[in-house]
Formats: sequence, structure tokens, C-alpha cells
Amino acid sequence: MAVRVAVAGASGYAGGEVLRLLAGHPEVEVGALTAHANAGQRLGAVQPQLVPFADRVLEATEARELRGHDVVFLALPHGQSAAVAGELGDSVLVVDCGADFRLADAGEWERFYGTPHAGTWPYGLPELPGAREALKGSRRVAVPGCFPTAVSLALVPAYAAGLAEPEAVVVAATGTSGAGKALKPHLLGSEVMGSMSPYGVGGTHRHTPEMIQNLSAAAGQRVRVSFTPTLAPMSRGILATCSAKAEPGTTVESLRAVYEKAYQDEPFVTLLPEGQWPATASVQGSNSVHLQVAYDQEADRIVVVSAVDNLTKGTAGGAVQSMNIALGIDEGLGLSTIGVAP
Ligand SMILES: NC(=O)C1=CN([C@@H]2O[C@H](COP(=O)(O)OP(=O)(O)OC[C@H]3O[C@@H](n4cnc5c(N)ncnc54)[C@H](OP(=O)(O)O)[C@@H]3O)[C@@H](O)[C@H]2O)C=CC1
Ligand SMILES: CC(=O)N[C@@H](CCC(=O)OP(=O)(O)O)C(=O)O
Repeated sequence: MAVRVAVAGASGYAGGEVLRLLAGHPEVEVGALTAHANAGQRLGAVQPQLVPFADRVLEATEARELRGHDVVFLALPHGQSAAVAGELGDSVLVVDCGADFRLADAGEWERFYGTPHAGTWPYGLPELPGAREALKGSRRVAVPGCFPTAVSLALVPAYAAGLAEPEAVVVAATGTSGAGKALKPHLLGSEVMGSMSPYGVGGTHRHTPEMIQNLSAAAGQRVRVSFTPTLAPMSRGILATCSAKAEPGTTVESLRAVYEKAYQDEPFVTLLPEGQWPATASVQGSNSVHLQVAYDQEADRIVVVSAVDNLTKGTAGGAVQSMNIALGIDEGLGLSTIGVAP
């Protein structure tokens, strides 16, 4: 019997990408689609790429529209998820693409988001140690942020193997879709085209505590992270350059061996052949993460570069992958490893 799924926030970028993937999922039947300002519109008017659902009408995001489904994806602004989830009942699988339930530390949540902490749900990054076990059978999933996905997959193997000192530096370029669909002057084409710029500099970006949480869990000690995001003139994609000082004895061979072992059985993480570097175009529209590692002998630093599509593996792909695990169906259903480059 098909799994009946609703999507709240179906007019937005994350909700639209969830629907694109669900359209190709063989065990899913798409039910209610909800929105906020766009409630009452045909989906085709705001998401014309979603042809199979074009004539669906967007409902208001209210519990009565979302009840009666096996799975509800929430792709809402931060702070909106707890109230909706609270009205859905414990037997419904709620997959939250927002940040509300990602952090375990209430103090860190309040420091970066400025609102009371809603709680902590199993974390939807299955490739992290222990994550699949926590997701299996769960009825709540917190989908990671797009940058923490790219950075955690890049650095967790090094920390888990004790190859890196507990202080990482990350500079990551992102496409503009990471900021959502709402109009913002700094995202106008005339501001973004032909230009790159940093934002959230100096430890202020809200994904920093999420990266610290994941890397510290792998390292078994607190890992400090200096994170600088930059906005790149592209719609989708993240290219994260992550580095940390190497622990004594690290060699390029030991580093590569750790990453080969960590990801040899992971369908959505590809360690590229030596000398080949990740590019955002290669993972666009796919649930893949591409990685490359290097050991900078002169600086004595491990350097790991990762590429993800922020909307696919960085949000909706990770959400669907986590749904599959939670429901006990094939983890790869509805997901592709193939990008759309060029
Ligand atoms: N974009 C990305 O790369 C990523 C996004 N996410 C997360 O996914 C969530 C959605 O982000 P994204 O799709 O980018 O944002 P968008 O701005 O593109 O979409 C927001 C969605 O939420 C709806 N909405 C807006 N205000 C409210 C409200 N007050 N109550 C209920 N619904 C509301 C909008 O409806 P309407 O259009 O009708 O107003 C729209 O459907 C966020 O939590 C974001 O952090 C996570 C990882 C990456
Ligand atoms: C370009 C841009 O603004 N990107 C967003 C990434 C948002 C994201 O991945 O997710 P959450 O909002 O769910 O945490 C940012 O840096 O805040």
C-alpha cells in the first residue's frame, strides 16, 4: 500500500524539491500540499516545474489539512514547525526541513536563533555514525542544514579517526536558493550576477553550532569551527573547503585510507579519484556528495573539499532518504546519484 505524504511549505524552494523527488518515488502517494501567502493558488502557478502536481490547489498550513497522512514534510520558516508537529499525533512521521529540532543544546539554540528551544529529534544525516539506527522506526526527523551536511560529511571521518586537531576552518560558497524564495534585495540578480560576497562572518552563522555538534560527536571532544559562507552567482550548490591541522603521524595515504573506508558502502557519498576535485555542477539535482581530500604538508593541514546540491542532499534528498530509513523501505527510493551537469 502506498505511503500517503503531505508537504507543508509546498510553494517554497525546499518544499518544491521535496515534491520533485516524491514525484519519482515508487511507494509514495502525494496528498495535501500547503502554503502561506500562496494558499488558494494552483501549485503550477508557483512551481511550474512540478508538472504532475500542477493542478493541485495549495491549502492553508493547518493541522486539519495535514492530518490523515502517514508522512508530513515540513518546509516552513524556522520556528513554525513545533506548533504544526504538535498537532499531528505521534504515529505520523514528521520530517522537518527547518532548523527547529536539529540542536541538542538549548543554550546554543537560543544564542543563534533567539527563540525558546523546541526540542531535539533524530538527525537526518544517515551517513553519520549511529544516525541510521536512530532514524529507523522514528516518527520525527530533523533534516540537517545544507552547510552542516557538506561540512560534516567532509570532516567527520578525519575526526572519528583522530587525524585532525579539534579546530576546523571552513569557507563554503553557496547558491542563492539556500536563502529561500522570499524577495531579498541582496539576492537580486543585479546584486549576485558576476559577484561573490561573504556573509555571516566571524562565528555568527547559525549553522556553526550544528557543525560543532556533529564534529564534536565524531571527535569525542569539543571541536571549534570557524565558518565563513560566501554567496556565489549560481542558483544551487555548495562547495565547502574544510581544513584542520593534522595530528602527528598523518600522511596522505592514511588520510585517503580513512575516507575510502568511511564511504566505501555509502551510495550517496563519492570520494573522487586522486587528483579530481568536486564541482557543484556534478551533483546538481542529485542526492550525491562529492569529496576530495589532500594533506598540505607545508601547512601540516588536512584539506577536504565537498560539493552538494543544497536543495537535494542538503535538504529534500536528505529528507526523503531519512523518510525511507524511518519507514524501513529501501533507503535510495526516489533518489538519484546522477547530476545534471553541465
Ligand atoms: N533553501 C535551502 O537550501 C534549504 C532550506 N531549508 C529549510 O527549509 C525551510 C523552507 O525553506 P525554503 O524553502 O528555502 O524557504 P521559502 O521561502 O522558499 O519557502 C517557505 C515556505 O514556507 C511558507 N511560509 C512562509 N511563512 C509561513 C508561515 N508564517 N506559516 C506557514 N508557512 C509559511 C511559504 O509559503 P508561501 O510561499 O505561500 O508564503 C513557503 O511555502 C526552512 O526552514 C529552511 O531553513 C533547509 C536546508 C536548505
Ligand atoms: C544563501 C543562504 O542564505 N543560505 C542559507 C542556508 C539555509 C539552510 O540551509 O538551511 P536552514 O535555513 O534550514 O538552516 C543561509 O546561509 O542561511
